[in-house]
Amino acid sequence: MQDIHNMSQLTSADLELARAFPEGFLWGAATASYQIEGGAFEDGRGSSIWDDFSATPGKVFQGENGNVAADHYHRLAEDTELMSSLGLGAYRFSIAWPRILPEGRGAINNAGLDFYDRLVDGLLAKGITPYVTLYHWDLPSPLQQEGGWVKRETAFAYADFAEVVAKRLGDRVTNWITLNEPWCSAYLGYGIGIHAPGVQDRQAALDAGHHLMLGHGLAVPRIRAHSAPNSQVGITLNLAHVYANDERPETQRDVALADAFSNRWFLDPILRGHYTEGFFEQLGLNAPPVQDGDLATISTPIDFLGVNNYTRLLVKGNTERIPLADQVSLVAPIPSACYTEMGWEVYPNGLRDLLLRLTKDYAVSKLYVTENGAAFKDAWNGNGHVSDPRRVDYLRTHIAGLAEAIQQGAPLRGYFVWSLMDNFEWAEGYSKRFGIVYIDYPTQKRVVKESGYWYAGLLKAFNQAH
Ligand SMILES: CO[C@H](O)c1c[n+]2c([nH]1)[C@H](O)[C@@H](O)[C@H](O)[C@H]2CO
Repeated sequence: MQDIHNMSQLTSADLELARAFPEGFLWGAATASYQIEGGAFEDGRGSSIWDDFSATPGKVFQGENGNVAADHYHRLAEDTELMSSLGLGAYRFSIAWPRILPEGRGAINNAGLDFYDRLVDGLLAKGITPYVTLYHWDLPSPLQQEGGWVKRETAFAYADFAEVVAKRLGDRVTNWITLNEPWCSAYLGYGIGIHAPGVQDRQAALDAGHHLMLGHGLAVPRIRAHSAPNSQVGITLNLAHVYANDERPETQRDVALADAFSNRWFLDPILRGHYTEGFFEQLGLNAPPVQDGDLATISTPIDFLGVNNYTRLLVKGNTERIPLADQVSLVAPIPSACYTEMGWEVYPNGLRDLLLRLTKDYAVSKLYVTENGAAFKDAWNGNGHVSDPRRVDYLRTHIAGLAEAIQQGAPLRGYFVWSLMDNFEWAEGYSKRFGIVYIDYPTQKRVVKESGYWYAGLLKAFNQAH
């Protein structure tokens, strides 16, 4: 791969930005198993709820699925070489539970473990640190047939799965993320059903959220037991800073409701050992089936908090009535603002302010931004490169906010751009491209985008400064 650390992409301000980060800061990129691997029926992989959801008419854009995706399953060497050529210090990926335990529990599929062995060894050989997400939404179908995350037993099955993986990879993997975004798994998957498994039951979302957190707490000690002493274990949450559109009391009230629903639902149990006071009433729901000791398990100490953030929330208070926490009115698109292809406002200060809020309100010892990025309309003309200046600007402005957050005391240790490559964007299928590398799906050709060159240049400048 030709040298792509084309620093000519960078302005002098970019070079200054690279130098603003402390020595040891980690620069990476992130993906997830179902979104990039493909190989959906190979080497003993079982079915997941996303295979089932994708196969259900009307659930995914144009009926697309992850059967092939970016064919990463067959391109390990090519893709680890690509990561190395970009100069990544770390790579965040997830383990497909159905590759390891096709039935969700019980018989281990060693061919599945062998795949991740090869991936981890390939990364280490290139000096890239693996950050392993144990669950990024691809629950084995047999467990969903028993009720999935609304069933307490799934939490225990998850902890067993985590231990199987840690036993195989724990001698080489020292950075573990138990869950990716339990909020999305619970609310999008069980509450409003726009994600797998497609259940529309808000009480089920609360119950699923509780069992996801329980699985997290059960898994932490079992991961630690099979990993090197210097290992670190954390969890990744999707979080967003909530802003008030005005000073009205009803807006302040609704900001608190939105914060409870979007952030504190998971932050408080995991980091404070209790649910937010009044939260279930704010949703008009019953408490989930909490058993004695659950909150102690859920709040077992972790080494870092992973933060996924893409945009902000801007709230305008409802004057007629107190809304349910998940029905707070957000301000409609602002004519002067920029939006990504996902309809998310581009608001770089939102990431900075979120990190500072977490630092102020929660005793987190370390933070990583485990996902940040943007979908824009990327096109490739079959030769040359992919021009994506809006993504370059998105990354530049959000990374500048990280430097400010660090300067103001945030214990931020690393940043993973979402995503290394274009991939299966869940219900949006392949219609949304987040990669710093373009995937030409008909040929599976990888084409580094302008943003990939820019990011590689920033990482090179950072390394030269330290
Ligand atoms: C509100 O955005 C969420 O934090 C979020 C955004 N994203 C995510 N979570 C997921 O972790 C990824 O699998 C998605 O591909 C990615 C892009 O949509």
